[in-house]
Amino acid sequence: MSILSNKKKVFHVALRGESILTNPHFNKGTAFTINERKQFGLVGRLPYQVNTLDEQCQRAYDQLLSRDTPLRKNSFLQSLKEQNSVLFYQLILRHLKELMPIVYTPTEADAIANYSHLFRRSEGLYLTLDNQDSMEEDFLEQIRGRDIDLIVCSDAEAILGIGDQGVGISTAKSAIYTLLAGIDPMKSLPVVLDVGTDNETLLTDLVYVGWRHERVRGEAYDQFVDKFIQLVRKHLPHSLLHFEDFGVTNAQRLLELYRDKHAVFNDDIQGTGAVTLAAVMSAVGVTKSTLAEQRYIIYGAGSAGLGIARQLRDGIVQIDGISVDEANERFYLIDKHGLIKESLGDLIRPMLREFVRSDKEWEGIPTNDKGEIALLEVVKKIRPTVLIGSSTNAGAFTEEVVREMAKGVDRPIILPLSNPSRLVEVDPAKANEWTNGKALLATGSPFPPARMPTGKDYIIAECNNALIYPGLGFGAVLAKARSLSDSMILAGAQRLASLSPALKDPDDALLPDFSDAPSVNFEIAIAVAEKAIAEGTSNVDWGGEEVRARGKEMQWLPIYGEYVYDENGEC
Ligand SMILES: NC(=O)c1ccc[n+]([C@@H]2O[C@H](COP(=O)([O-])OP(=O)(O)OC[C@H]3O[C@@H](n4cnc5c(N)ncnc54)[C@H](O)[C@@H]3O)[C@@H](O)[C@H]2O)c1
Ligand SMILES: O=C(O)C[C@H](O)C(=O)O
Ligand SMILES: [Mn+2]
Repeated sequence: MSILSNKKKVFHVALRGESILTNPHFNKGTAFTINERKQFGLVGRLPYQVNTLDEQCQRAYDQLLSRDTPLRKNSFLQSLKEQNSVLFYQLILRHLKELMPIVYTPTEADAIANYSHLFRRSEGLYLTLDNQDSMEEDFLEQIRGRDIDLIVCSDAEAILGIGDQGVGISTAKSAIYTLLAGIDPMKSLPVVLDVGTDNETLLTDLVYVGWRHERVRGEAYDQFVDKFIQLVRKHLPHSLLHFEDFGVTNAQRLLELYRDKHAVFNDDIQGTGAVTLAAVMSAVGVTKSTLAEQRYIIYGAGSAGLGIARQLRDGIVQIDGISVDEANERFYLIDKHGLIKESLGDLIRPMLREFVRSDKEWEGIPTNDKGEIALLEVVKKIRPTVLIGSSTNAGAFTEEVVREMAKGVDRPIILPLSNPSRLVEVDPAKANEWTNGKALLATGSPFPPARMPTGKDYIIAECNNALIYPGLGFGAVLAKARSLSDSMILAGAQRLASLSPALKDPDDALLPDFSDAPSVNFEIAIAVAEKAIAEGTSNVDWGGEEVRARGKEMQWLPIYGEYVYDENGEC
């Protein structure tokens, strides 16, 4: 158990003086007690007053408020994390709703785009293709003495909707695991897989910190990623490996390649699919219909779009008991080349095969000069009840599209999920206005409530995978699961849907509020661990009531323990 766990009251620490003050996992700053100051050689290194964590939070919060832009606030918090991780997590938890958009979407997108300019201190493991000869040594050096449960890795090719960023994202996603699920920060490892970048702005930026090289693809890329995954399997066989923001040509492929070999999870595919299923379950609860009764348009058929289509389809099959083929019939996927239909031929990625529409069905429908069928035409013909955006194409759900959709259904379910906020397919306030308050809405990034014709506010649920992935991962780690199976993910999504405010009040949000994200993710984790135990993929010899108690016990919370100097202790 790590030094930071509040479950252990007294910690034996081997660090002294400067080295304890400069280690964010051990540092307490002015909260070191008089007794600790004497033992650790800190009396002369700290000002006289001993502060409580409350007082430290107040001071840090005041300092934060003096930063005038979200990006400056993000930088401040990043520095705080590098100084004192208990204080960092405690401060954010106290102001979760206010600070999530600073450490996560949308501000995180700006922080990543400016990574090299804002860079102060390294964090996690940087594996660069150019240095792959020493990969095992570098890997072992970084995890030395640590019992890692969770690894978050990214090659940064498709960061949110802002594309190829060279380095960045794993640390932000990893911090959310700690914040919202209680994964011990000492037990998680953010990894950058730097295979170069095709982003010209970065390549010509003098202060770019990544590998200045075109993005390596093909066999060399596969070998590099494989080398990393084999190291994870060899040295951390019981860990969960989370993939984030890989490009569309690699995301699904890597997931398929490794899912039988290690506990792997792709957040953009599976996490997004799961949170979206929960939102749609909640919406069909409001309209008193079923998942199977809907007609779905998924606009943007990349990693997220495919994950959403598959998860919704699997949800229909499991929950409503119809066949896979019948369920597939309910989906219309649209990508850069318009509706995904047979005649697109090689332009259709193999993974999308099961959702391809026949040309015959679309005979006589207007196309552009390339024979492509646009969103509006699809809306007119199929009269969708659910419209989901995962395209990065800001504003694609135009007034005409939304009004057309509203002609065919009383309560249109519209989920523009692209991040960050500026890439949203439709501003939810506009969708609300154009449908006279009838639309059931959720977005990927936070948006303010929309004013209903009645004068009441309609809360826009945040349908972001962070509402579910920390719980999915924590549940898998808790149950020591050999894999994060589809049924475990479905169990998590169903638990999330059951917590939806709209279940109790149809005018309320489709998903729980992010201020409740820690308790919501805990419930998801319990459902996931219970499922793993029930289906025999777990490696624990307990179950039933004990799952919840074990979950509580495993959770790391940002509270200081008492330190005793011990030269054989932890460091
Ligand atoms: N809310 C969430 O939890 C969540 C989760 C994952 C991704 N996302 C967001 O979804 C978006 C896509 O992410 P991704 O990982 O799937 O990226 P991706 O690159 O894998 O997919 C984007 C897809 O959109 C298509 N596209 C681009 N322009 C289009 C257009 N004009 N019309 C139709 N399709 C178009 C692309 O061809 C591609 O297939 C991003 O903005 C991302 O932030 C949100
Ligand atoms: O990072 C997020 O906010 C969600 C998602 O994983 C994304 O790629 O947009
Ligand atoms: Mn992502």
